[in-house]
Amino acid sequence: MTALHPSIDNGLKQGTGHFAGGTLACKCKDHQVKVGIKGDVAHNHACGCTKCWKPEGANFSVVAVVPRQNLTVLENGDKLQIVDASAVIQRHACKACGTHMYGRIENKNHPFYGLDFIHPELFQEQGSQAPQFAAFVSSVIESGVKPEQMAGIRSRLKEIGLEPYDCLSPALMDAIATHVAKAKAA
Ligand SMILES: N[C@@H](CCC(=O)N[C@@H](CS)C(=O)NCC(=O)O)C(=O)O
Ligand SMILES: [Zn+2]
Ligand SMILES: [Zn+2]
Repeated sequence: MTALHPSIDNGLKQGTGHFAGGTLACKCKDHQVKVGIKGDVAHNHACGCTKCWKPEGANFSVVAVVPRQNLTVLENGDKLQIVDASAVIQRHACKACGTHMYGRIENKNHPFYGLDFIHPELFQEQGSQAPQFAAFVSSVIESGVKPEQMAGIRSRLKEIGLEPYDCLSPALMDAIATHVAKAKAA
């Protein structure tokens, strides 16, 4: 069986529904970058795209959003650098260990402006929202998965309760299209 991600390979761990927030820590042994998050995450999902950070051996990233005002860099922020300044999501990664600590959208016209992207597995605390679906599933082929492995990957995702989509979930695609329609009408 192809590994998805260590936090979901043995099934989903449901959130408590009242996660108060916590601290994300990078993987350095010392001088860890720490990022504080107020409240729970939303839209947590597995992402198969090549741009989202994955831990060693994983084929999927697990990524969620929080309002940008709920995120504060607490310690060793001088170790952060932007991975690709030209990307829509500016991913701030630890220069020493490579862990992506948060992704931020600076384009005020983007449908998801105001939300930061984070990896809940980096929380030092338990109980945040579980993943809800799998996005950009076909994209794992771009990072080396064989097309023949896809049926197995999609059925395993379904088995653990993550519906596989090749872009975002219908709810999020609808939200994006609604934003675009309103922008065109204005
Ligand atoms: N097939 C592409 C898809 C990349 C993609 O569109 N990723 C989505 C999901 S994270 C996105 O919104 N990217 C914006 C960005 O990376 O800035 C890949 O795997 O690189
Ligand atoms: Zn680090
Ligand atoms: Zn992604």
